Amino acid sequence: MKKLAIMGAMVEEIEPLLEYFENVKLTEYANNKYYEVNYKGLDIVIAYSKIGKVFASLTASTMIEKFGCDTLLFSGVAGAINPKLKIGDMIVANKLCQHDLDITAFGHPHGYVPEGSVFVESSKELREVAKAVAKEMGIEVIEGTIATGDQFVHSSEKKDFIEKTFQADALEMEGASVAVVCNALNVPFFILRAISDSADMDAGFDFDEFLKSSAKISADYLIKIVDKL
Ligand SMILES: CCCCCCN(CO)Cc1c[nH]c2c(N)ncnc12
Repeated sequence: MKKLAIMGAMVEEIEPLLEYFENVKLTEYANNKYYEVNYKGLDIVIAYSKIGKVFASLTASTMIEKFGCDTLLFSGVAGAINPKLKIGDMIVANKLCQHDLDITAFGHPHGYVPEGSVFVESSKELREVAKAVAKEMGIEVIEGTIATGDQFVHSSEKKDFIEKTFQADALEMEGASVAVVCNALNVPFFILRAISDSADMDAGFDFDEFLKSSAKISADYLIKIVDKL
């Protein structure tokens, strides 16, 4: 690995990560801030994209194409679909889809466009490292499907649609676009999310209450994975 990208969507998702680093160099580029650091001999670029698939695609592409990252880890929070996932629990994505991508009018399945695919798989190798770290730390991390869309989901109807259509375990607003970018550019990627809410009518309140603590849970585990790379 030449250079590692560590990405979040919100400043609150990368703040707990930046706390681990010193002598950080800031570069402003394409309406975004990129933090560069050398951590235990490893060159790392850290950034938060801003919310949603478009910003996440721009930042992931920039970290790879402009900053030369050849591995990308994402740390953040998500809404739970799988009832096993409680607030503060973590999910590692083995595959991701776009729940709001819809040309079903032409007989295509939800989440599909021609020459694309409904699901994109993350790096098995990175997931194996994460599993080993979880074992060492004595923590339980669920592996599952993450559905991404450009909406904050706060209704059982929407949540149920996503569950029924994609058998997703959690949902958020950036992961699948990071997956498409990394897959296209042949960069192994890993998406880690800690649960902040249950994507139901209470999601807005729970998100506000648990964003910081869940973002820290994800960050603290991610750093242990970085130490193992
Ligand atoms: C100011 C409000 C910013 C919301 C950003 C939420 N992120 C998006 O990645 C994760 C997330 C946590 N819970 C969610 C939910 N219920 N629906 C969509 N996304 C999420």
